[in-house]
Amino acid sequence: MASETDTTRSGSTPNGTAPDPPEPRKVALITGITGQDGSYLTEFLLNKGYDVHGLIRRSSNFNTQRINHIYIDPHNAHKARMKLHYADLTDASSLRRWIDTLAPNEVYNLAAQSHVAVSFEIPDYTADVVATGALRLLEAVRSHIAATGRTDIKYYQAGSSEMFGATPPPQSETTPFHPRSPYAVSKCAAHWYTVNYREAYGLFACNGILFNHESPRRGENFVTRKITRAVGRIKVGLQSKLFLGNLQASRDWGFAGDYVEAMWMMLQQEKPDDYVVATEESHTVEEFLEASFGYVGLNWRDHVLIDKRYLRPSEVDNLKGDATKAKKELGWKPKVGFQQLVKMMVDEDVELAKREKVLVDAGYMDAQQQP
Ligand SMILES: C[C@H]1O[C@H](OP(=O)(O)OP(=O)(O)OC[C@H]2O[C@@H](n3cnc4c(=O)[nH]c(N)nc43)[C@H](O)[C@@H]2O)[C@@H](O)[C@@H](O)C1=O
Repeated sequence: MASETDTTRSGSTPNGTAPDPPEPRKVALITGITGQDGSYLTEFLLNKGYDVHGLIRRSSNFNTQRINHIYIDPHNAHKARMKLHYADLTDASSLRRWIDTLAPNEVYNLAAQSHVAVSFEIPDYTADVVATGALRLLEAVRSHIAATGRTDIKYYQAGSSEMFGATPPPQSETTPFHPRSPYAVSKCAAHWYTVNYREAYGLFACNGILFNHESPRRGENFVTRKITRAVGRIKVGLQSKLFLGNLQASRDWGFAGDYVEAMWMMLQQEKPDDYVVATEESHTVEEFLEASFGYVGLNWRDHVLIDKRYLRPSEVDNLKGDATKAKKELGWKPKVGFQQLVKMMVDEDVELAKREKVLVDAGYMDAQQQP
């Protein structure tokens, strides 16, 4: 087996010529690295040979669970290719400092207050992080370019199908936005800031308009994960009821692991542009319930109760993307379909519930009604 020094040894090749110097590794900077998409994107970019830097917010609790399995102590300088730094989208000086210090080739702005219902409770904060935060990061990139003259830096903005809101499906890049929440309005602002920086300053900046994308790493208060967590816990006897809001809302649900590839593909194009990323299939929350409870032999009607507190002041009824442009220009297509996604999430959450049950039975944990 080759030792570490073998791979870094310099010298001549068997035919006596000097070897080409190794290509410097590309550097990516990710905001929102601790989130679902941040964790999948980090794995993807590390596999592609990038050095990955993530900006994390200070919190009294550690919030790095989704990337702990990738983390290597930075004292192990040869092996640690993901590094974390404190910064915040509400702190422009921290953004500029890390862009200057790290000189990334690709900047992925994935950070957000991303919960639509919560954005009605904290609209001001949501706008500050989602809309003005994107502006601060774009401005940090622009001023860094102005100061250094660099031309090799690209920006990705995480847009959302929520921007289409009340506009009926199918939704494509040319569909008018009609946002229905403070979150969605803020995402529209971030979208247009990105377009404006592209047009005004020639920045290589792309908007990925991603439809809902889920995984076993999805936050537990988004509807798909809330359901699959409940399925697992009901199956092992830790929970009996699940309280939900509007079951008739329809979403185009894909797998987050597939969608991060599309983000990267956008930044590898000749010209910056905006792309819809979607499966082009839409299912209601009720259909998700049927599929996930049915998969483990349960009837959702025996367990689900409607709680009005989960209804939103204004709802987005129907999202179904038209991803023709991404398929044609990026060569992207989703690999995981709806049924496979449901099974993947339920399988993981049944296993998680079994582990929880061991702790509950041993008296180390309370069987809470619902996560
Ligand atoms: C693309 C977009 O995707 C996500 O936004 P979302 O579509 O609002 O996702 P969700 O899982 O919170 O809701 C989906 C639907 O499910 C309905 N629903 C019913 N009952 C419950 C319920 O109990 N909880 C929740 N959360 N939703 C419920 C709810 O009313 C809505 O119609 C975010 O990632 C966002 O950041 C983003 O950009």
